[in-house]
Amino acid sequence: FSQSILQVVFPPEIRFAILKIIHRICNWFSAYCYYDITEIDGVNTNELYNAVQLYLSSYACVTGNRLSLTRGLNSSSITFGLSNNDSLIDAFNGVKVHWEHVVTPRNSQTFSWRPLPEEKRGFLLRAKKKDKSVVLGAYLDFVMEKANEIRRKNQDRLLYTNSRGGSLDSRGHPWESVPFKHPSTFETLAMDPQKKAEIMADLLDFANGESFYQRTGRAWKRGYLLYGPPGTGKSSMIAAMANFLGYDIYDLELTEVHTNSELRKLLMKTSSKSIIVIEDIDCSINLTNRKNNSSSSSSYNVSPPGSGGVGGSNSEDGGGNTITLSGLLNFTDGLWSCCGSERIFVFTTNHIEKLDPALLRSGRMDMHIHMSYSSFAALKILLKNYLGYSEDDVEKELLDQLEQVMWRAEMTPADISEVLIKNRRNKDKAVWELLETLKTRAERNDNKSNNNAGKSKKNNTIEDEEQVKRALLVESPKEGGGDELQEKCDKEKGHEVNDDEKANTKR
Ligand SMILES: Nc1ncnc2c1ncn2[C@@H]1O[C@H](COP(=O)(O)OP(=O)(O)OP(=O)(O)O)[C@@H](O)[C@H]1O
Ligand SMILES: [Mg+2]
Repeated sequence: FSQSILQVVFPPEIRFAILKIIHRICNWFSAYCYYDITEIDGVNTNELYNAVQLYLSSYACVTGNRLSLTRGLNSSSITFGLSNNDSLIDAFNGVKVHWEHVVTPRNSQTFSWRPLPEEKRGFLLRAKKKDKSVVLGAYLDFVMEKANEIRRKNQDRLLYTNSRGGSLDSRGHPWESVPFKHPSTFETLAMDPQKKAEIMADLLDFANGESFYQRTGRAWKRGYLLYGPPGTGKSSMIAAMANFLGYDIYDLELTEVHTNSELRKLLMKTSSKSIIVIEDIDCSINLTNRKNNSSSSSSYNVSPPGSGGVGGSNSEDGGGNTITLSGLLNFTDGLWSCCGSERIFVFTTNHIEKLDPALLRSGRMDMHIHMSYSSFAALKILLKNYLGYSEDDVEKELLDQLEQVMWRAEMTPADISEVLIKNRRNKDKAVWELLETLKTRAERNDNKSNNNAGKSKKNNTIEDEEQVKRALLVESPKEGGGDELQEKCDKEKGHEVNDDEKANTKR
């Protein structure tokens, strides 16, 4: 009201001066201090504004009766916010603050290099003068931290891949991303509950361990090696880790990386709070000893012959078209690995025995996790997930039989879930069929081990021969050795490599 009277009576300059004096006098006697957090600060977007909006959303959804709703890009959930000119009170460590969302029309004469929104938005924070230091320090830090947490929870994780083979996109990024919506969580993951709890605790310690890593002078990163037969949940575990911590995933396809320096560039373009994954590491790179890598024979040549690259050269960088174990180790462990923070490296393999000890030494892959054939405890989780059965829903006798036959059957969680999915409409049948399948498998395994015992001597010699062959293969990889390696690996995983695929790999 006073402003409108002033507008009528005085010219703008005097009006402005009078208002300023009135404000000063009011402020002098007021017990409160006020802070404006505007949406746009000069030409930049004010991060604090967005953070406050998100932070208040966690309160507004409970207390407010008029809310604004937003759904961000890449997000599958809705956030609530204070509507225009609404207010609420927040408390922090015994300090009360008052938030108001102030929206006013923008002066159309304002000049700007970029289009500005028609409305001027901002939050007005009011607090007692005596609480000024708490509000400006700890409280605003708390708001920022909470906002980041909410942002991570709301935003779908991204899955990045380097499948373009080193080429950059229009913004100079070597990674392509898609929203990551894998539903696997630690709850749905069938494995020994104790081991699961250990892994979850380890992940939490890592995520909350900034000060620990700082204090001990270690780079804030952690390595997990997941090993075990196909179908035991290694990939599902990675998805569960990402969902648990709210991290993005960088799925690194090593066969698409041609040089160590390219690998380094890829690493530099990863963000913090992410999981960098190399699946089937024994298949993607010839993991011979680092010492051997210095000789021209042992690095894994991923360049197709005649591609114009320095095929067969093993020089680490400098145009060399190879990627070596030492390059990979530098990637995970060297100085370059800390050009960012809070990152987890996960390698998976079906054959841990094929990996170089350099990769396994402690401090490099901090935790080795064996994903084994399904145990009885894991089976119970699968029964609960797929059939909704708890222990009490299955006859005691049936459960005992399942428990007895479980280990001998060596069935992976993937195999078991197949049987359960197939019969999920008839739950009792599902359990019986599962028992039958387990028994058949157990018998087959028993027979196999009996036969093997008889032939053990003969097998030993065959194994020796195989080892010699493998050693020879490792010592003298030929051009295109990568293809052979991939083929071998694919065969082991039970999938035939057809000619198209071969052609693609060569391309
Ligand atoms: N431990 C598990 N808990 C729950 N489901 C599982 C588990 N292991 C496997 N599965 C199921 O089997 C399927 C295959 O599992 P996954 O891809 O995680 O296996 P993997 O160990 O990564 O196999 P590979 O070595 O072939 O990559 C998944 O879709 C999942 O539904
Ligand atoms: Mg997998």
